[in-house]
Parts: sequence; structure tokens; C-alpha cells
Amino acid sequence: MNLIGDVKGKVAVMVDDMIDTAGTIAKGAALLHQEGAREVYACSTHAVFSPPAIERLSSGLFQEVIITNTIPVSEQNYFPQLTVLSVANLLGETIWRVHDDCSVSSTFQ
Ligand SMILES: O=P(O)(O)OC[C@H]1O[C@H](OP(=O)(O)OP(=O)(O)O)[C@H](O)[C@@H]1O
Repeated sequence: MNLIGDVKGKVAVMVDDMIDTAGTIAKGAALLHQEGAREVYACSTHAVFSPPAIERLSSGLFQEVIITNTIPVSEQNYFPQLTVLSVANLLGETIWRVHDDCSVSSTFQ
């Protein structure tokens, strides 16, 4: 894994489409810490959370792990640094806009 840029003393925000075993994001976070990042945040849409994801994500590498509820997270998989955001409003708004022939892309502008 290669890191481009200087992260020394910086707050790093990692964004990925999904976290499965958390191997990829944990490896990236470890490298960011190794290169001097002050804090590392992880953001991901889909939390598959196959073992050993919870161990990796709660090991102290991350200040916060922010995911959505596109995949339900069982209570036993919650850990202190985890924040789960709901996509309910976004999906509801999108369905409403498609139904009424309104723009969906303007939601994101
Ligand atoms: O939590 P993990 O078990 O590490 O899996 C998650 C990673 O797997 C996928 O990437 P992939 O390696 O499939 O490459 P891609 O995004 O280019 O398809 C995904 O985009 C994450 O980066």
C-alpha cells in the first residue's frame, strides 16, 4: 500500500464503499498512523462486517468509524467508536422524486 502526501500531524478521513473484513481500511489506517497522522476516521456506506472486522475496527486505529444502515448491524457488533447513519430519508426522498418525475441529482447539489 502506498501513501501519497504528507499526513504528519493531520486528521485523516478515509472513505470506502464498503467494509467487509476491514483488512483494507485497517491497513490504510495503520500506514497513516505510521506516517504520523494525528487521528484517523473511517467512513463507509456498506458495513458487511465479516470477522474479524469488529476486532480490527475497535483496536484503537480509528477515532470514529462512520457507516450507514444499508446493511443492518447487529447489536453485538456495536463498539464505542461506531456511528451508524440512517439512509431512510435519502431513500424516501429519492423514491418520492422518481415517482413524481422530479430530479434526483438535485438532491445532491
Ligand atoms: O474490508 P475488506 O475485506 O478489506 O474489503 C473491503 C474492500 O474491498 C473492496 O475493494 P476491492 O479490493 O474489492 O477492490 P475494488 O473496490 O477495486 O473492487 C472495497 O472497495 C473495499 O476497499
